[in-house]
Amino acid sequence: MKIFSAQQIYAADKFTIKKQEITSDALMERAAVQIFNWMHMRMQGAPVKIHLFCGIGNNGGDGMALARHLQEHGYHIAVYVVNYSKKRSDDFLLNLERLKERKVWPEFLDSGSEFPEIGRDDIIVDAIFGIGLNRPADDWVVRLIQHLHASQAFILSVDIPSGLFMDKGVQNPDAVIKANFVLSFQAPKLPFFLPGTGIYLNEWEVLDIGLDPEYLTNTETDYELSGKNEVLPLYIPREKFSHKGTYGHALVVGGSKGKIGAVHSASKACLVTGAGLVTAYVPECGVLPLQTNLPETMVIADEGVDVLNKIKYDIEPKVIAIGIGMGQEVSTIQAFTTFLDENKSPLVIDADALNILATNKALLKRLPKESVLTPHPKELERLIGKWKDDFDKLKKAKAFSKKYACVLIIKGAHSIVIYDGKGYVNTTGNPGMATAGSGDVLTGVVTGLVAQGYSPLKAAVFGTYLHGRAGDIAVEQSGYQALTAGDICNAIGKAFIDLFVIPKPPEVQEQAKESEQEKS
Ligand SMILES: NC(=O)C1=CN([C@@H]2O[C@H](COP(=O)(O)OP(=O)(O)OC[C@H]3O[C@@H](n4cnc5c(N)ncnc54)[C@H](O)[C@@H]3O)[C@@H](O)[C@H]2O)[C@@H](O)CC1
Ligand SMILES: Nc1ncnc2c1ncn2[C@@H]1O[C@H](COP(=O)(O)OP(=O)(O)O)[C@@H](O)[C@H]1O
Ligand SMILES: [K+]
Repeated sequence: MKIFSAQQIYAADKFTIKKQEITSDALMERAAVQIFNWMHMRMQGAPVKIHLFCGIGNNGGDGMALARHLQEHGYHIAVYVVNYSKKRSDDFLLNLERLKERKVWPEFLDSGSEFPEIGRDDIIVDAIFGIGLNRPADDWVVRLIQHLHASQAFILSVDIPSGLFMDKGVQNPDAVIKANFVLSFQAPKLPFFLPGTGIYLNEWEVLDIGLDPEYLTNTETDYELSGKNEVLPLYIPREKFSHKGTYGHALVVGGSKGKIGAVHSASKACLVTGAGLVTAYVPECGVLPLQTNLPETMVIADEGVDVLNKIKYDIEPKVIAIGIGMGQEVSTIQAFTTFLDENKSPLVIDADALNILATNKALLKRLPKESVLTPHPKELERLIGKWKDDFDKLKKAKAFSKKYACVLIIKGAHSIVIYDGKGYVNTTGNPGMATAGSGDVLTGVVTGLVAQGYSPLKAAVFGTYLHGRAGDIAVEQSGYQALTAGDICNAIGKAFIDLFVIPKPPEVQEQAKESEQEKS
């Protein structure tokens, strides 16, 4: 699914209005009807008080139009105009008039107003600012936002939580609505997925307001969401007459005394992702544990007993993962430097190898093109420097990926794969995965995919999806706290199988849940 910028959404509006020969007000009406239907289906006429806070732009216009539909269906509403500017949009004014014609008189709020009382069990519709926010909200609007939060009522935001910018981070956390739910038009917005801005919403859903499909299909976006629909076409089926040679030999280089488990996790993940052969390259101390615990993996011992000293082997791997649990001893840094000089295989680079690269930036030029780098935020900062906010981080990450022609996987709650100026935002995963070794599993998964012939970019996008999906499947058994990297690894097979499961319609899922409950 594409993630459009604010400018692209405005352009899509224009294009749609022209092509479908409709007015902008008709488009606003569609948006409002969609929100109304969503609410009406859930509320079924419940006599809950709904407070609609509407700005004076088109987001506010949506709120006004929604208020009209709610009123027509007998809902108990109170409408407020958050009167932060004299520059009211035409469609806002039109919908304000329509409301007045129905004898609904909104209360106008400004800097001198006393704010309305809101009950804890009431519902707030937040239509104050939409994607048009272009400067921080005035102090009194910030106070209003705080007032809304203090009520503890459920907040439903229209399009985007008010106060979030489409292309900038949050400067004043008090100036942003914390939405329980966001109904966003046509496509989700980038700030929903970034750690500094995604915290302002719990859940989101997209409402199709019928923007022109031609425009949406033909417009290239800087970001895309990677869900099942997007990764399924990447899947390479296994052939009947294939053999282990078909699926590539992966080499996993890393480990040091006390950190051999990292190589174990990555090698196992590589195997269960489908690599034909996996060899682990570790210091001598790692040979016995690996041979004992992971007999399917071959092991080559470095001349170093506790740390890597040489990185010499006589196989020709299709892909090499390097860095996990490797440490940064002087001899290891030297071995890694020499390795980069001599290596011809595609690389997946993680952990200590990333840290060595960050402190010896000249080495970055020696990476083969399309190397995959898998930094967590701290490792990323060492590579690209400090950032002002998430958007600045993405800009710097794109520049870095371009400069070194590498694929970056920025790990986190929504890992983002960066390559060739584009970002692919992952949709799977859960907070249970914030646990030791889960990154090692990701490295193994991506490496296993490259071994089988996936391009590095596809391996990064597909691998990140599979890894998160495996975490989601495993967490159902373990719960967040008890989830381990091993559990994620063990669920990778199920994550593959799940790719081909067609989701049951919600009512069938509900019935299945009920019959489960009856059984227990
Ligand atoms: N294709 C779509 O997605 C559609 C979007 N619509 C709505 O239109 C919204 C965008 O509307 P607008 O462009 O009118 O903008 P907003 O309603 O988001 O912003 C309000 C206006 O106030 C001004 N402003 C921005 N920040 C301010 C601040 N801090 N203090 C005072 N004034 C400020 C801006 O100039 C802007 O025009 C969307 O979020 C959505 O709700 C719908 O009405 C129709 C279709
Ligand atoms: N809150 C979260 N939601 C989803 N995925 C997460 C979350 N926290 C961590 N992860 C995932 O878990 C992995 C953690 O990697 P990393 O920090 O390198 O761990 P380690 O070094 O212990 O292996 C990444 O793939 C990341 O995307
Ligand atoms: K809003």
